[in-house]
Amino acid sequence: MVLQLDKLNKIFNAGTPLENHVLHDISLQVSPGELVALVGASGSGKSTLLNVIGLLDVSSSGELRIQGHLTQGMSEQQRTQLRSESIGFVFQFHHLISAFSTLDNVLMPLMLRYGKPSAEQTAYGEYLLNEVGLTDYMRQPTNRLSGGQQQRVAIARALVTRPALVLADEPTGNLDTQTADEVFGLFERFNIEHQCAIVIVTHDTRLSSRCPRTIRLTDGRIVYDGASADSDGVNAHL
Ligand SMILES: Nc1ncnc2c1ncn2[C@@H]1O[C@H](COP(=O)(O)OP(=O)(O)OP(=O)(O)O)[C@@H](O)[C@H]1O
Repeated sequence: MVLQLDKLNKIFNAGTPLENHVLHDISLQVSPGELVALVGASGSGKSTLLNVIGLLDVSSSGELRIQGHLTQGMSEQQRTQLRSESIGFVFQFHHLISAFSTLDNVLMPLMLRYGKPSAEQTAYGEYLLNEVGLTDYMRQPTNRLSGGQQQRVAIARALVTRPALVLADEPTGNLDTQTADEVFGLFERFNIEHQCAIVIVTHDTRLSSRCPRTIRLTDGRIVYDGASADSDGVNAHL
């Protein structure tokens, strides 16, 4: 199992007048190679859940295992190591470093972990940029790229460490429909070719229905976990 959550809760500002119980007894499992859409109304807790799963935030109670490793009780250093070994992130705003070349942005997670990337690692970064159709832009700074191209760089960057799990928070949120389709197609392709599990937060029902599995949150609770819409797009939960 790549991901196992058991009765996970998240309470912001616990014990204060601003207490906000955002995630309620979340239990779920994700197997290697699954493509899962995480959906729900604004404020339902999707980003909070993704941040906890991605070890960017801590839960208040319950258990979270990543590739079998129980994360509760880990030191910050252990969490950072597990995160950099196992998880790739793609956000709506891609957080690229505009002064760096496209290739150096892709190699950044490796540089942060190992220092100067090896020839093999650099070749893999180049391969990924080729896969997302950006071979010609490898040596150019990323601020010359369009929004869709920058999101492709972010996808290549998320995959460069060969993570078992990719977490994507509204990765197509700021893209036009056609570009969003293309970027989503890359997730589908990498999911099949690299067998990485992907959890993708999206408001776009066209895209969530292309994921085999949908998890829906309402007010911080899982209210649906199962097959996404059928080919007719007819499904009660959507
Ligand atoms: N750092 C924080 N401190 C206190 N409350 C927070 C914090 N972060 C999020 N929340 C609250 O948690 C709830 C869920 O927010 P979250 O961003 O996870 O929802 P979401 O489903 O991702 O929404 P959206 O689709 O709009 O991004 C909201 O009530 C929000 O105000």
